[in-house]
Amino acid sequence: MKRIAVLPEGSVSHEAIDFLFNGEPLDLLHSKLISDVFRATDSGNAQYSVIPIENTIEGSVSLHMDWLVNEVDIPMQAEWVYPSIQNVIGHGSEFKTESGEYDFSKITKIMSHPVAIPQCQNFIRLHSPGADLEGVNSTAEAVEIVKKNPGKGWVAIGTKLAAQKHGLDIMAERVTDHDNNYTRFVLIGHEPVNIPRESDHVKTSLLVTLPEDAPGALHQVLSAFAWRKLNLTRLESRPTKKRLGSYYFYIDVVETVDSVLLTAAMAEIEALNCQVRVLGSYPCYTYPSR
Ligand SMILES: O=C(O)C(=O)C[C@]1(C(=O)O)C=C[C@@H](O)C=C1
Repeated sequence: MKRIAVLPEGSVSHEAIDFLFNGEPLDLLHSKLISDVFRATDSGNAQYSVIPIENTIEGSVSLHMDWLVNEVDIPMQAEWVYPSIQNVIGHGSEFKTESGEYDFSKITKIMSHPVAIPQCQNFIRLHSPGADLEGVNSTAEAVEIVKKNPGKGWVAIGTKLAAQKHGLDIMAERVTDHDNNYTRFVLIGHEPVNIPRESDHVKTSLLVTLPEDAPGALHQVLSAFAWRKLNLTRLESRPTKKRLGSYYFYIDVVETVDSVLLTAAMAEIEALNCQVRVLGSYPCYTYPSR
C-alpha cells in the first residue's frame, strides 16, 4: 500500500488524494503543517507527498512553490486538478434566528486556510462584514478549532468531509466567489507512481534562471520553445531570494522531458548561459466537472 503524506483528515488535499487514487486503499500520513507534508517524503517516512500549488482564484500557492524549489529536491510525479468546494461550517444553533434561518451577521470570527479565505470574499463581505478573519494551517484545522470553541460565534470555511468528521453544521454550501474554483495538486516522490486513471497529457516543469543583465534573455528562452511549437501552459517568475530583482522562471511545457524537441530546446536555453532545472515530467489528470 502506498504511504502518502497529506494535510489533515477533511482537508481539500485529503479529498483530492482520494479522488486521484479512485478508491485504491492508501496508507495516509496526515500532517498538520505543509512543511511536515514535504518533510515526510524527504525523510523517507512516506513515499509521496500531496502539495497544492495553484488555485483558480488565488493563483500560485507561493509558499508551497518555494518549498518545492528551495527546501527539497523531490521530483513531481503526477499533477491533478480538483474542485475546492468551500462551505461555512459551525455550531449552527449559535446563529439560528426564530424563523430557523442562520444570521451570518452574528459570526464574530471566520477561520480557514489563508488560501481559502480570499476564495470566499464576496460571501464574507455580503453576509459577515464585521467578522474577524484568521488564517490557520488548513481548512480542516479551522473546522477542528471551531468544534472545540462553541459559544464564541466562530465559523470555519472548509469541506463537507471535515464538517461530518467533527459533527458540525454546514450553514452555507459552496460559498466560493466563482463556482469554477479548482486547485492544482502535485504528487512529489522519488519513484514514478501508478495512478488508476487515464491521464490527459504529460507535462514537464522547468526552472530557468537567466544570466545577469542579459537584455532579451527571456525572449530568447521563449523563442526556443516557440519555434519548436512547444506548448507552454505556465510561465511565472519568483524571486530567487538572493537579492532584490533576481528571479527564476517557472515554466510548464506540454511534452515529456526526454522528447527530441524538449531536449533540444533545453540545450538551446543552456547555450544561452541559462541554468535549467527539471522539477518533474509527469502525467496530468483532470477532475470531471461537478
Ligand atoms: O487547507 C486545505 O484544506 C488544503 O488542502 C490546502 C489548500 C491550499 O494550500 O491551497 C488546498 C486547497 C484549498 O483551496 C485551500 C487550501
